[in-house]
Amino acid sequence: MPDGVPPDHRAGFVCVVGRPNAGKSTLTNALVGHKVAITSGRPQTTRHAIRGIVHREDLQLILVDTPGLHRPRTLLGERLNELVTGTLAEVDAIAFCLPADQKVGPGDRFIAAKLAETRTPIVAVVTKADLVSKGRLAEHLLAVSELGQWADVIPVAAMTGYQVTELIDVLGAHMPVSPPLYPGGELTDEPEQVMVAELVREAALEGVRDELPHSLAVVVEEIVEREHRSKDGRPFLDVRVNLFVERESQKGIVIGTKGARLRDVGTRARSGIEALLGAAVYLDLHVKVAKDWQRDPKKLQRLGF
Ligand SMILES: Nc1nc2c(ncn2[C@@H]2O[C@H](COP(=O)(O)OP(=O)(O)OP(=O)(O)O)[C@@H](O)[C@H]2O)c(=O)[nH]1
Repeated sequence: MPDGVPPDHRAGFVCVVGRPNAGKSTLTNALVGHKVAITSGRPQTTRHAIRGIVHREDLQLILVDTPGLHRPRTLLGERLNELVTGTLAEVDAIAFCLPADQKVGPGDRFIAAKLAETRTPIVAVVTKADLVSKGRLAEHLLAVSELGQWADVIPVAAMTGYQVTELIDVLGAHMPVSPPLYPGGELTDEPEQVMVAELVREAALEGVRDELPHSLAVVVEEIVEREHRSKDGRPFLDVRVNLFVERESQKGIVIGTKGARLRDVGTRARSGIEALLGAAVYLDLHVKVAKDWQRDPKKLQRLGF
């Protein structure tokens, strides 16, 4: 383990699934302890959109989303099977959300059947526990238990915080022993970095999605505040971002002729970042080929980056 990381540190990927309205976003926000909300409206751009990262001394949970599973009817069966055998098999645990205030229904059964095809440990999370009586909750827990083979079944209420820490422990137990997969200190309590990365990623993919489907990873290296404010009185931030591609040819696509495209990407991403952070931003973008990757390339490659 690197210096300062406990020897039994665990880290891994958790996919949060469940039918629409099951409480996935609310739960994700509660787990991360911060709103990570700029995620809607860009389905299918990644196999794994990072929704948030739970950082603890001893644990890092990277919460990812599986595009499509929530809207199965819009996908071909084939694509869905690909998702299940591919994506869901690649994460370390799956959190399957089933809302306590609604009976187990066809949507839940559909997802449960798909999940049965993977060997990844599944934690059945009974969400919105605060909305029902103890008796009803017990009934629901029983119905959920009978729905499939779960590693654990746990009721939570993201709105009140009930059992959220316990869920982190339960999921953490399924993570492999590993150092943090994302730069620990830098991202701690700073999902802003995740959001900044998403904004840059979106801008960089615009118009070239077909050429760069899954091969772009964006890492915010640092956000440093300048001593002096901007002319209009806002804080001034230097934001340094690396864009990782897999091949030289893709580097060319991102950068464009004489860097024109990258400048354009920078301009578009910057306005979003300024709005997000409420600051003036100098955005410094660097495009690199993935072999320079600082983190855990094996794992991330497996995850489709
Ligand atoms: N009372 C209560 N309401 C909750 C809880 N979690 C979620 N909700 C509510 O349930 C609704 C759906 O929650 P979301 O987190 O948006 O559900 P989702 O699964 O992300 O929904 P989709 O984006 O449609 O897939 C929202 O109105 C939430 O406020 C909870 O723990 N308690």
